[in-house]
Amino acid sequence: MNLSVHWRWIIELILILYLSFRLFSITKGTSLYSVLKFLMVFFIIAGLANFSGLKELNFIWKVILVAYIGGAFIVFQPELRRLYVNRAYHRPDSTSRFFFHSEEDRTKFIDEITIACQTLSRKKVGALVVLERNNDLRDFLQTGIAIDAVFSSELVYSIFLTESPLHDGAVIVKENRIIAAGCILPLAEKTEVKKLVGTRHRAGIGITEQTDALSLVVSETTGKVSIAVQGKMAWDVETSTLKKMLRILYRKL
Ligand SMILES: Nc1ncnc2c1ncn2[C@@H]1O[C@H](COP(=O)(O)OP(=O)(O)OP(=O)(O)O)[C@@H](O)[C@H]1O
Repeated sequence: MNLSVHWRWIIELILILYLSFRLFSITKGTSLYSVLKFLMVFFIIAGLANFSGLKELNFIWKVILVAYIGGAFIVFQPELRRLYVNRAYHRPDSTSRFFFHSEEDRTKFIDEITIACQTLSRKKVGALVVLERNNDLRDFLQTGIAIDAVFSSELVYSIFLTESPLHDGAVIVKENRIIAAGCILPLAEKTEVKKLVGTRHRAGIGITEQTDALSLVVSETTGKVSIAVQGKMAWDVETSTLKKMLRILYRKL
């Protein structure tokens, strides 16, 4: 009898640790991460209160915990929705490694976007281009203007010219089509990023923290080209490096 209770405890503990680990890794880099860390402390204190038989403390912690979870659900509704949509409906599809008609089309697109970055960089035209991979970016498309045109360096260049009404915000690309421009992206939350860079770069990193997209940023101030993936940015990349990185990264996972 005692032994089975013992095993149940161990299994429960392993399950809790596994679920916590999954939750922490899914939310890493988002504002939900710090909420979860705070909740973890609550759980540990509640568990200790329960274990030591302190009924009043146990009750108080439970009330605070319920209020906190309720509040977090309201405050973080957009983030939770995005996590749910991206995880539930956009699982990696192993059958479609290439999402272009052919590898040749993919190479052609990578050449074209590299030329676009070179031109924007040379003329110091600030730009932010997001490349969709597995995760659906429709939440962000809705913040901009729908376009749906074949990607070309000339088109991207003209979108980001300051005279263009669409130059503010990001261009979103799916395969070799520009599907929207003027899109507003989430800003990176990490304090070290906040301190170091302006909003264009923060938005470029922010979208890669919340989705598996790639983002390319051309700085208006320096003309430098940077590429971000999974919340990390490779700064000031040369054209040949950019091309190599895109060849590796711009494919379905
Ligand atoms: N949330 C956002 N989503 C998409 N684009 C944004 C967002 N916030 C700002 N931007 C873009 O960033 C531009 C301002 O960039 P800012 O100069 O602040 O950033 P930066 O990182 O220093 O870039 P740069 O080196 O080009 O100056 C805006 O004009 C707008 O186009």
